[in-house]
Amino acid sequence: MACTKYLSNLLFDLAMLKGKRVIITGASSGIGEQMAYQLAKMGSHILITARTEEKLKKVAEKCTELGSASAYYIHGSMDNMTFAKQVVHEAERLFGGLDMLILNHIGYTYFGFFDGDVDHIRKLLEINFLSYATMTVEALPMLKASGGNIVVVSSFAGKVGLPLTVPYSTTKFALDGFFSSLRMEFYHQKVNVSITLCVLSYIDTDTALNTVSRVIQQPAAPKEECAYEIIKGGAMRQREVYYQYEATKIPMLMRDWAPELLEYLVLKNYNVDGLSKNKE
Ligand SMILES: NC(=O)C1=CN([C@@H]2O[C@H](COP(=O)(O)OP(=O)(O)OC[C@H]3O[C@@H](n4cnc5c(N)ncnc54)[C@H](OP(=O)(O)O)[C@@H]3O)[C@@H](O)[C@H]2O)C=CC1
Ligand SMILES: C[C@H](CCC(=O)NCCS(=O)(=O)O)[C@H]1CC[C@H]2[C@@H]3C(=O)C[C@@H]4C[C@H](O)CC[C@]4(C)[C@H]3CC[C@]12C
Repeated sequence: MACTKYLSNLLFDLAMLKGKRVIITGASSGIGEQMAYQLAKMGSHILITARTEEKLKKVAEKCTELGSASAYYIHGSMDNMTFAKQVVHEAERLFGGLDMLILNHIGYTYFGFFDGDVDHIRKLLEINFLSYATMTVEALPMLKASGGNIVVVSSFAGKVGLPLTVPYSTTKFALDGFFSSLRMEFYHQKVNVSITLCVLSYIDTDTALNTVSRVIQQPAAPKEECAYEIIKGGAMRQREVYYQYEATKIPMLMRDWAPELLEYLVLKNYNVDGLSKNKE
């Protein structure tokens, strides 16, 4: 693993992102915000989106200070597919094309035992999954023209069934189905657009820490490094990124060969006595 990381660090050149035209969704906070800063430092053109305009404005201003070639924002909710398309059209209007589409936003969900609310799953699927598919379809002509990259931010919870995240896990598994199948079709059809699915472990964003720290005792990985690894994986056209590697790839190897052992190890991480009723 150390060897693979060393090699990819050697081959990855920050200049690869200079002047590239990038959309980042869910960039008003957390990992998305950090990706915006990293891309700004690399000299990319950036269009960020989320619902909260004031936060986006601040992030875009900081991107300009950090050296982005340009930084724009557009606010709206990804439960609205018209808005999802509008973001892509805005990139076309502003940049005249697109090199990288980073799909990262997620809608609010509860962290707790599944409460039987199927309507919540449907709403979350719209935000966490259908908007990703919609933006991809809309951006594909521009990405084909540039030979660009689609980067999909997923989770360990999108590869392995975990407790307390039933609706969320459902949406993340859907991403794997859609994008891994689409990647295979791209190979067949010789479409020169890479798809990078990012499988993340516990990351120290405010949302994650506030939601799970009373239940999950294991330490969270740094969002800055996570953001860097995602961008690097996308630029290097890797099919998947595992971050942190030890907390995701190793358990993944267990998933099919020793599922009961993995279930045992996963359950040990959870202190369900720390659960609060945190559904909106
Ligand atoms: N942090 C972690 O431990 C892990 C995170 N991940 C993944 O990483 C990604 C980022 O997570 P993280 O940084 O922690 O999350 P944050 O909560 O920090 O960021 C979520 C972003 O999505 C935006 N957002 C929320 N609701 C909507 C909506 N309805 N429409 C459009 N945008 C919305 C938020 O902005 P606003 O509220 O202004 O709309 C914000 O910018 C996600 O895909 C997540 O699944 C994966 C594994 C672990
Ligand atoms: C803590 C989870 C992973 C723990 C685990 O079981 N690891 C492997 C087993 S072993 O190493 O012992 O073999 C975290 C993995 C994904 C996280 C969740 C996530 O994907 C983001 C969510 C969205 C929101 O921001 C709130 C937090 C999350 C529910 C987050 C919580 C922690 C994980 C479940």
